[in-house]
Order: sequence, then C-alpha cells, then structure tokens
Amino acid sequence: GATWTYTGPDGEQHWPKQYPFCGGIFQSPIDLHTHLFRYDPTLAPVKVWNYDLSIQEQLSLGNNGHSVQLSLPPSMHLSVGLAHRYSAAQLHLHWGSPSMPAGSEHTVNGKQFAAEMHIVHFNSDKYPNVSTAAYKSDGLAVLGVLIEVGKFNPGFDLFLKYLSSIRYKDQKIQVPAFNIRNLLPARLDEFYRYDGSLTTPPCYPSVLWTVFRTPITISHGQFQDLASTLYSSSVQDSILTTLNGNYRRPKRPDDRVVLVSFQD
Ligand SMILES: NS(=O)(=O)c1c(F)c(F)c(S(=O)(=O)CCO)c(N[C@H]2CCCc3ccccc32)c1F
Ligand SMILES: [Zn+2]
Repeated sequence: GATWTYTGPDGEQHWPKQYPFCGGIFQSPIDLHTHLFRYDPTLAPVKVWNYDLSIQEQLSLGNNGHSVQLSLPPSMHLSVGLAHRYSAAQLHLHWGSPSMPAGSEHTVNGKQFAAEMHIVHFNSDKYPNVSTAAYKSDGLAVLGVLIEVGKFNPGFDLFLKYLSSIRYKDQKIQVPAFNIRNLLPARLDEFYRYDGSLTTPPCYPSVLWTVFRTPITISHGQFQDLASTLYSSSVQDSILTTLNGNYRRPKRPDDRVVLVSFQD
C-alpha cells in the first residue's frame, strides 16, 4: 500500500487525502470519557474460543512497518454476545517511545496508557476473510487491551523475545503458538463498547470496538524492547527509522455513546 506514517508529511492529518474514510464519521480511537458512558446490563461477558493454541502450531510474527503483527488462526474466535461469530485474523500493538512511554490509542478520561494491543477479528459467518470483511459495516470486531508499565508479563515475552529477528519492515518469522488468553486481562466482563473504525488507513468505519476496562502490565524492560527494537525501514533502506509512537490520536466522538458493562 501507499506510504502513510504517524508523523511528518504523510502523518495522520494527511491521511484523508489518500484515504477519504480517515476524514469521515465514526473514527477511532476516541477518548473513553465518563459522560459518554451508558451502562448496558445486557452486555454479555466476552467469550473467547480456542485461544489456547497448541505449542505444536506455528504463527507468523511480522514487522509490517506500522506495527508488530502476529497472525492468528480462524479457529480462534469470539462471541461478543452478538448474532455472528467473529474469527481471529491477527493481533498487533501500538506504543509510545522510550522517552515518551505513553502510546495507547484509546484514552480513558484523558489518561493515555503506555501501549495498547488489538486483536482483530472478522465476521466469519458472513465474510470469507478479514480483507473482505474490513470494508463492511458489520465486518470487524477488535478487542483492545490497555497496557501499563509494571510487573513483567511472561505471556507477552512469548513473542516480544523474537523482536530482534524482525527488526526491519516486511521481515517475518514463524514462532511457536501459545495461549493467547494469557495476553488478556483476568476480567472479560468489564469493558467499553462502541462503533468505530480501523485506526490506520483505510480507516473503514467497520469496527465493533470492545476495550477492556482493566489494563494489563508489561515490565519497563519489555516496554523498552518494544519501543526501541523495530524499524519502520526496510533492510535495504539507507536511513533507519525506529518504529515507535505508532498510535493515532483520539478523534471526536460525534454523537456516539460508549456502552459500558459495569456500573461502579
Ligand atoms: N488498529 S486496527 O484498526 O486494529 C489495525 C491496525 F492498526 C493495523 F496496523 C492494521 S495492519 O497491520 O493491517 C496495517 C494497515 O492496515 C490493521 N489491519 C486490518 C485492517 C485492515 C485490513 C486488514 C487485512 C488483513 C489483516 C488485518 C487487517 C488494523 F485493523
Ligand atoms: Zn490497532
């Protein structure tokens, strides 16, 4: 695809020129703030199926120049208390930089977290794959997990430890699969839910967002590895640009409501 970045002449304020949806409605991320919240007692806890992948399976871990991306098998799926099954496609992260460790996309009452993980799922009842689903209004369901710096996270290390093998854009390796449930917070019953978009070009307004209320933690060392190991440059590029600060700033909520599954 075309070259879009998070800063500079191809930065996010320029995205709408090449990707018109980026300047459109229902954009993500947003600041999840209290007066947008509406408690919805009918919101069922998120149920994940087949996240406990066998170590015999191999997953593709790649640097796509915008993020670190782990491919996921469509046998992994979730039910978000909705009519359709959403099958997993990939997970990726957004993070800050070593000097500015705030890099989540969603913020909560103005607080930005160190990083954020997204697990992209597509409506496999209706569409054959994520690329077809990506531009359909009921196409995608993305789980968002807010990440703080704190206790070491052994689950994240199962793929963070390979980052030095995919330093450059378009590098990818096969890694042993693991239980993706260990990357999620303990409570899957407390979350924010709203209609939004992809947070990267082409910014299709096709995402049912579920952002869990409880952040998970990774250690300072794990964060530094994430924020300083990858390049957005290809291996043949003469100038090396470190891949960090890969988060879109919060967009206007317009007249959207954020459903919340908790009351306190
Ligand atoms: N934040 S986000 O909105 O969840 C989000 C990203 F931030 C992100 F970088 C990606 S990307 O890595 O594919 C790079 C640019 O699309 C995606 N890709 C999704 C949606 C686009 C179509 C597609 C096709 C195959 C696999 C994944 C995807 C993405 F959904
Ligand atoms: Zn994302």
